[in-house]
Amino acid sequence: MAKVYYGDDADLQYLQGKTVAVVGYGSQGHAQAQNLRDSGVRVVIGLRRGRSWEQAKRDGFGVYTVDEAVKQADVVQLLMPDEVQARVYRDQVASYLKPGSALMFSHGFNIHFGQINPPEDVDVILIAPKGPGHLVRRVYEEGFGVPALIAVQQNATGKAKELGLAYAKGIGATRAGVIETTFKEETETDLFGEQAVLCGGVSQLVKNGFETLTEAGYQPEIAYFECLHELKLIVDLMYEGGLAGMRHSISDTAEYGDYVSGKRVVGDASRQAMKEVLEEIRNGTFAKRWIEENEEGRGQFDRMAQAEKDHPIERVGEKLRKTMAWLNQDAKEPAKQ
Ligand SMILES: NC(=O)C1=CN([C@@H]2O[C@H](COP(=O)(O)OP(=O)(O)OC[C@H]3O[C@@H](n4cnc5c(N)ncnc54)[C@H](OP(=O)(O)O)[C@@H]3O)[C@@H](O)[C@H]2O)C=CC1
Ligand SMILES: CC[C@](O)(C(C)=O)C(=O)O
Ligand SMILES: [Mg+2]
Ligand SMILES: [Mg+2]
Repeated sequence: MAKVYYGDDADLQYLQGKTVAVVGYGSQGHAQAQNLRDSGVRVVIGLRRGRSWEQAKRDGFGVYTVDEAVKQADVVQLLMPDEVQARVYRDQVASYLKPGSALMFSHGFNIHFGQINPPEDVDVILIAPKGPGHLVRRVYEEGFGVPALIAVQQNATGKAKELGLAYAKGIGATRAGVIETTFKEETETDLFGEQAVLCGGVSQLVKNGFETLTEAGYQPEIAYFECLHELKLIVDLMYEGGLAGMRHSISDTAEYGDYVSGKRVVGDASRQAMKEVLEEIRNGTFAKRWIEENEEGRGQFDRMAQAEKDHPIERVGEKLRKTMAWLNQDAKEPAKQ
């Protein structure tokens, strides 16, 4: 049974009198920094000059170059994109880490795949929220938290887990539950989840459904609602009550179709592909490819991103979402009562 920590297991005292440098102010960076500050923790932001620098200043933080932020920190949380962390660590973090301080991550990629090798005299801790950064902030403001994982790779001070739990409490995660894991387990499961199910799998399922309907002559707007828009409503039911909760709300006709057709669409071939994807994550093939793609200038990444942006589902979606008053304050046609 997984070990899960809640608020009573964590003590913010372990961060008392300490300075946390959050390096990067994007999706996770802005959320974790603001949550920590609201929890009474002293936070500074490490960045390069640019868009995020200005935003972090507008949000009232002390903003410094990465090396200047690290110099004053007892805890350094690296929240830049995974693919830039190793270079920034080497050039602007490694020489300035204090002995007895903590180096933290929200994803284990660079430690697990050997891209960052911290000195032995620092704690190395993972607090990985299981949700997008903007929700880490929104849910905290609503008085709840996004669940997270905790792992300790190095326990130089003997208090690494206590410090990690204090950090998790500071970002609101102990309100939801913090599960103990390892850098290896977090890295491999997170990469698998986002590639096979949450992002890669779902996007492909949505596009294939949309293309099947539109190629058969159905209106793109109806295909959009059926294959993308309604997905959120169905996933909300799964989130609240599992698969059975979702099936309780849908019609018996939909439930029968679910049982007989789901396995045909996502069947043995898909399960075999999932096993291959997992194996390539575990044996380092995916990580090697992603690191090389960045070293070679991200040409393939950019081409794939552009092709996805140009997909007809995005064009019809953009038009439809402009009419959705609940998404868009400027919608011309507010929802009718
Ligand atoms: N996105 C998410 O919700 C989740 C992310 N994670 C993990 O959290 C970490 C951060 O991910 P995420 O929040 O998506 O990252 P983002 O892509 O949102 O981070 C971008 C931030 O990093 C800054 N940055 C980029 N390059 C540099 C640089 N060379 N020097 C200094 N700052 C730089 C950017 O500044 P600028 O404006 O100047 O470009 C920006 O503030 C990753 O390890 C990721 O795997 C874990 C769970 C969920
Ligand atoms: C699902 C994508 C994710 O793993 C996340 C939000 O948890 C990420 O890397 O962004
Ligand atoms: Mg994730
Ligand atoms: Mg991830």
